[in-house]
Parts: sequence; C-alpha cells; structure tokens
Amino acid sequence: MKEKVVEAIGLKKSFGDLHVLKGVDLDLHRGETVVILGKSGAGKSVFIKIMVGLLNQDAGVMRVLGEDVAGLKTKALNALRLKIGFSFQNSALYDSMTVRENLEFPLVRNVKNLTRKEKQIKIEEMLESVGLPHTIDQMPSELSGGQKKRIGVARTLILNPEIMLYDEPTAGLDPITCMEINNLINEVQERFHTSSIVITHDLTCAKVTGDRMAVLLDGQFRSKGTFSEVFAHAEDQQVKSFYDYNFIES
Ligand SMILES: Nc1ncnc2c1ncn2[C@@H]1O[C@H](COP(=O)(O)OP(=O)(O)OP(=O)(O)O)[C@@H](O)[C@H]1O
Repeated sequence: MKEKVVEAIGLKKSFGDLHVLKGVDLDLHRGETVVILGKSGAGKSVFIKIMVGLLNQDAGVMRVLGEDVAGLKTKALNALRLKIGFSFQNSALYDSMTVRENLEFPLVRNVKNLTRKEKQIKIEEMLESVGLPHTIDQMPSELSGGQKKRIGVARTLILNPEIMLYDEPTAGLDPITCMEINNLINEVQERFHTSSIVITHDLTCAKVTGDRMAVLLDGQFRSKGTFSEVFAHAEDQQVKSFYDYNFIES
C-alpha cells in the first residue's frame, strides 16, 4: 500500500448550527489524484482549509505528510504549507509583474541562497514544463485565461511541492482549453511525482485527471471510488444528478 500523504479521519466542522463536515474520512496516497466533487457550499473549501491549517476542525484528525496539522506551531505549519502547492481558481498572478517576475517572487520569498543564474534556470525550466517558455517577458494581461492558469501552475511548482491542490482548474475556460489544463494536471503529476487534490464541478476534468473521486454531500463523502465506480451505476439520486447535469442525460 502506498504511503498516505493526506489522511483525514472522522473530521467534523460546524459554524454555529451549520454542520458542514459531519465526520469525513479521506486518504490521498502518494502519486495519486483524488477529485473532490460537491455542490456549492458543500464544504470542499472548508476541508482544504483544515488541510492547510487555515481552519481548525471541531473533531477528528487531519494528517498531512505525516504531521497532525492542528497540533503544529506556526513555524512547522509554514514549513508544511511550503510543501503544498495551491493553484487558485483565478490563477492569482500579480498583474503588475511580468511572467518572469511572477515566477521569481516565490523563490525570493522562500528559497535562500539561490544565485541569479539558478533562479533563471528554474524559471525557464518551469515555463518549459507548462509549455509557455516564450511568455517569459509578457505581462499577465497579454495572456489568455488558459495561459494564465498554466503560469499559475508553474509558479506553484517552482517550490517543488509534494502535494498540489487545484481549485476549479477548468472554471470559465472553453472546452479545448479545459482539455489542455486537464492534460497539464496529468503531465505535472508524471513529471514532478506530485500527489494532487482537484476540486471541480466539471466531470470531464474529474474523469480525465482523477484516480479516485470523493463526492461530498450533506457533510459526508457519500460516494468514493474510481469514476466508473461512482457514476456508472449511481443509485444515490444526488450523485446521479451530478452526472446527468454534466453529460446532459436524464
Ligand atoms: N469561516 C466561516 N464562517 C462561517 N461559515 C463558513 C465559514 N467558512 C465556510 N462557511 C460556510 O460553510 C459552508 C461550506 O463552505 P465552503 O466554502 O467549504 O463550500 P464549497 O463546497 O467550497 O463551495 P463552492 O463550490 O461554492 O466553493 C458554506 O455554507 C459557508 O457559508
């Protein structure tokens, strides 16, 4: 059995009377991609926030790379966060910086003693790996939505994260660009041996990138398994309606 890089056990989180997570379990094994599906407000972000120590759970355990996140002091938590790359929905590039400067920024902040040349090589290597070496001196405003996403991924990868979190990676993109981003997620996995969690409403993205799915409904991971295990014979109406909506069946 492969090492668990994320292990959530009996995780509960409420905000007042709103019981968002009602005791959820989820494992992410080294090298795999788990897709978290669930309607808006289901608690996907809450789960991720607990994972990176931005929220504390009310009960249960969240272990990431062997560390009990809730028990970590600030320094250890910051060190753990550096091993987790977060690819945001809006790619979160700095508009006033060139692509090169955007990629340099995390290096300057987090990696000591890199020479100018070493930084340059890393930046070029990352741009190469997302297929956009020619954009190095461009501004984000000159890039397409898909290109911005790729640069966002490159900027995240530059710190060699062990775990990648992709939040709605294909939201707002046309179908062809969606497919390019899905392929990129898979390429990153192969090339950098990362383990990934993808949050999406897009079942094509889920099917193409995910080794396993976890469907969060009513505070529980209601259905877990491969894409076909979850959707081929879904009896749960809510799980089924996810599939029907995405693939226009009824
Ligand atoms: N800090 C907070 N204080 C109070 N309520 C919160 C807080 N964070 C999240 N919630 C509530 O918890 C619920 C789950 O929110 P969450 O952001 O995890 O949903 P989500 O599944 O990520 O949705 P979406 O797909 O729209 O991003 C929502 O009802 C939200 O209002």
